[in-house]
Parts: sequence; structure tokens; C-alpha cells
Amino acid sequence: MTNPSKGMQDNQEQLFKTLKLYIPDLWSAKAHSASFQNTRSGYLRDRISMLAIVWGILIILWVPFDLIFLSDSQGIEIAISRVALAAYLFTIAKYNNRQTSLKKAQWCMTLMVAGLNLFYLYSMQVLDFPNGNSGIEYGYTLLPILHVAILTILPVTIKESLGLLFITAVTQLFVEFQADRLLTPENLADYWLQNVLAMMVIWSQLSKLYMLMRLYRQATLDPLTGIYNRRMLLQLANKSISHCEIKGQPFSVLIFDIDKFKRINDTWGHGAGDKVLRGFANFMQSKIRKTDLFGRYGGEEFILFLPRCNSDMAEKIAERMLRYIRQLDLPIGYGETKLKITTCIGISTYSSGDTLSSMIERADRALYECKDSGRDCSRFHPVGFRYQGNERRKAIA
Ligand SMILES: Nc1nc2c(ncn2[C@@H]2O[C@H](COP(=O)(O)OP(=O)(O)OP(=O)(O)O)[C@@H](O)[C@H]2O)c(=O)[nH]1
Repeated sequence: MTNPSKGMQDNQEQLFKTLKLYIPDLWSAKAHSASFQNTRSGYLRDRISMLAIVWGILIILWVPFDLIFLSDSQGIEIAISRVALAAYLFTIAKYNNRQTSLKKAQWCMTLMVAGLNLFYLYSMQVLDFPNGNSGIEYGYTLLPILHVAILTILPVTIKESLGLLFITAVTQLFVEFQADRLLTPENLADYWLQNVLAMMVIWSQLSKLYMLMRLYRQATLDPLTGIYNRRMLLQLANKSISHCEIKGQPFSVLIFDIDKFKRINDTWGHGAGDKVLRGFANFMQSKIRKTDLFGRYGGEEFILFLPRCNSDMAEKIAERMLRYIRQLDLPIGYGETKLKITTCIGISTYSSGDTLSSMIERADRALYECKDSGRDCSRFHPVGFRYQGNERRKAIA
């Protein structure tokens, strides 16, 4: 029989964990990993460009109405500013398409919202800050509502969202003040509506961001340990190696394999084995630099990529890691029982003409030399070195 209160407690714990994981991510882009920032900036870029183009076209389509319904001089002035706004939005779309960084996408987004608000401000000035809530001018006073509504399309963080809404709110309050209708009952009703709309917009934006993050996590992280999965690890390593190659910096690879791991599974069960893998991954993450890349290569094998690290440094790091790992006590979920583990570490370092695949292959052979030498040690294999012991397999990178 399952215990319902235990089930509820598990659910609460799960919810608490999810909130703890996602709230910082939903609040600010600073909490995001560099690779997620990169993915989101691509996603944002596409939407900003599309929005700027669609809005640019829609804004021009309204020109005949300006000319028909407004007085001659007002109609012409607003029509010209519409064309200018459309040109500005098309320029943003073009510039934004060429950018890759998240910062630039955020700038384009801010410039777009600022442009829309400037247009609103200018239209109100041309219309002499209309005071009534009827007549053709009333349609123009609704622009901020439209500006808020179009933001639903963007998967932005709470901080970014509040920034964009702030620009719109300040512009609108300034206009209301100029029109001498800051606190009229009609306006208070409008503010109320806009706040409800703004909340729905933030909700929708956060749902998009949350979904994007979930899918990204599922596609790039190993579900058991929460560190990079093999695909993501190799993708990031490839980028990092090209970067080091261009800058003439060294690059090293360390493959870790937990010794006699099968015995842990056979003795304590797979659940305990999983806890050991999780504990090991957490521990390793606490020991590496921000620029290092660590992930699960498969089973009980993990890889640490070390940009800007030559063979001497890599060997020293491997020896230090071996020492740390020997001191580790990993809980396995059976009361106070904790297990000790040891690892083998195969090392290789980039040489001209190397590929990620060839480096991993050398590190993998070095790893198997460790296995043949009694385990709990590290080995470095330079280019051209051929280990004569048991050949096991070719690493496929
Ligand atoms: N619990 C658990 N076990 C896994 C997981 N992935 C792979 N394994 C197990 O890891 C074990 C690896 O066994 P081997 O390849 O023989 O390696 P080993 O026992 O560490 O032996 P050496 O590497 O030679 O020291 C197998 O029993 C796999 O079933 C996992 O996600 N969770």
C-alpha cells in the first residue's frame, strides 16, 4: 500500500525543487547557461525580426485612415511619422538578423519598443493630446494597449518584461499628464485593463520561456545526473576546440571511468549505482572552472574538456582529481552507508591536425592503459603513441 501523505510530501518536494530550479531562470538571463543564452538569442532574434516586419507593414496600412479621418495637416504629419516608424522597424529587423549575441537581441527588442512609444508620443502631440474618450482620436490613445499585447510573442524573462512594460507605462503616464487626464475615471479603468493585459502578457512570455527551457534541458542534459549529455558535450567541445585552435591556445581532454562500477550495481542494486553516478557528477561540477566542460559520455564514463590547458597542467589536474575522488564518501540511500570509489583517467592534448574524435580516441586508449595497470590512476597519450595492451574499441565522437 502506498502512503498518501508520503506521496503528497514527494509531490511538494518535487514542486519545491522545480520552483527552485526555474524561478532564478525565469527572473533573469544572468542565471542562464551560456549555451542556453545562445539558443534563446536565436529564438528571440527570429521573433523580433518577424514582429518588426509585420508591425512595420501594419503601421503603413493605416496611412489611408490618417489621411481620410484626420484634418489635413494632422493626417499628413502622422502619416509621415508612420512611414518613418516603418522604416525604423525594417532597419531593426535587418540589423537584428545579423546579430548573434543575446545582448544585441535585447537591445533590438528595447529599441523596437522605444520606437513604438515615440510614435505614440508624437501622434498624441500632433493630435494635441486629445482629452475625450470618443471620436477618431480615441483609437490613437489605444496604441499602448496594442504595444503591450504584441509583446506576448517574445519569450523574455520577468526582468526584461518589466523593463519593456516600464518604457510603455512611463510614456503613457506622460501623455496622460500632458492631456490633463491622469486620474479621470475613464483613465483609471484603462489602467486597470492594461495592468490585467500586462499580467497576461508576462504570463504568456514566461510560459514560452519555461517551455523553451524545459525542452532545452531535456535535449541537452543527462536525465540522471543533470550534467551535459554526450551530444551537447561534444557540440560545445567542438566549438571550444575551434576557438582554442584560432587563438593558438592548448586544449586537453580527460576521460573518467569509475572503477568496477558493475560491482556496485550487482551488490547494492541499480538505485544505489544511480546515486553514485549522481554524487560523482555533482562533486566533479563543484571542482571545475566555469570555462571547463564536463558531461556524461555514457554509462559510468564522463569527460572533462579543459580549454587553455596544456598536457602538464592536464596531468596535474588529473592527479589532483584522483586524490579528491579517493576521499569522497558517496551516500547510496541505505541508511548511513556510504561508498568509496576510484577512477581511471585517460588524457590527451590537442596537437596540430587533431580533431575532437582523434583526441577522444587517444584519451580512451590511455584510459584502457590505466585499466590494465591496476586502475585508480591516470595516463597521458601524446600523438603517435601506440599502446600495445588490450585494444578495446574506437571512441566515436
Ligand atoms: N546504475 C546504473 N548503472 C549503469 C548506468 N549506465 C551504465 N551502468 C552500468 O555500468 C556498468 C559498467 O560495467 P563495466 O563496463 O563492466 O565497467 P566496470 O564494472 O566499471 O569495470 P571497469 O571499468 O573495468 O573497472 C554496467 O553494469 C552497466 O549496467 C546507469 O545509468 N545507472
